[in-house]
Amino acid sequence: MYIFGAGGHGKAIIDLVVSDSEFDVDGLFDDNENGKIMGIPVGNINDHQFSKNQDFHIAIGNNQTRKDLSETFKVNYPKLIHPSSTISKYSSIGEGTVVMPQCSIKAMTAIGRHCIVNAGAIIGHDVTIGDFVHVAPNSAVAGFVNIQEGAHIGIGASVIQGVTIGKWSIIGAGAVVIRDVPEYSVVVGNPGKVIKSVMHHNTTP
Ligand SMILES: CC(=O)SCCNC(=O)CCNC(=O)[C@H](O)C(C)(C)COP(=O)(O)OP(=O)(O)OC[C@H]1O[C@@H](n2cnc3c(N)ncnc32)[C@H](O)[C@@H]1OP(=O)(O)O
Repeated sequence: MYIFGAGGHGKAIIDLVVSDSEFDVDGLFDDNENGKIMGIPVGNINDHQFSKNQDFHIAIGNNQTRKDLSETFKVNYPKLIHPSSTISKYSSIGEGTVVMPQCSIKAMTAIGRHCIVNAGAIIGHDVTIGDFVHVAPNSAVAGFVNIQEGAHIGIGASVIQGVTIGKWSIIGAGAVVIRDVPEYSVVVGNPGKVIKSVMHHNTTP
């Protein structure tokens, strides 16, 4: 498999792919890095001959960048699921999504494309998660929650049952979300409150 992104998240993905998946890393691409990362040479995306049936993973934490790359490079994006995670057989996970170690995804939950379910995240039953969402490590999402496209659920945050989180919103580290969150909002604290708006293209938390 080829990997886009040799930054922090890229390193975690290399580790997952090499240590705990059916794939090997055949190539690594990053515009901002060169040399070798974890013994793998970093190449330039523009030098690669793409074919539709090659397997890729977009290993970049920025939700908008994952969206942009997935729309530019129409290749095969298998999902990656760490074997230590517990995934209900009554759930669904979209292409290009990664489930990192020790997550739990419960029944009737649907997760979109190119999402990151990061280490230790708990996602309850009947949850809907749109494309390009990042659920950061150790966060907890209760039942019947709806997380719309491109949202970021911060590290250690909790979201109570039935809440909707609008598209491209950012939930701060450790926040407790007890009310619906409008789209493009930044929420922090317990109880979570909107402190500002975020631009669509500016989603790095
Ligand atoms: C494996 C990995 O590494 S995955 C990555 C995991 N990381 C995350 O999930 C990070 C989530 N990001 C955050 O929590 C960030 O602090 C954000 C996005 C909420 C805010 O970041 P910024 O837009 O840079 O805001 P800034 O740092 O200027 O803070 C604005 C105000 O909110 C407060 N604030 C920021 N974050 C939080 C938080 N998590 N909880 C409570 N208050 C917060 C600040 O103290 C500041 O308050 P003040 O105006 O009274 O001084």
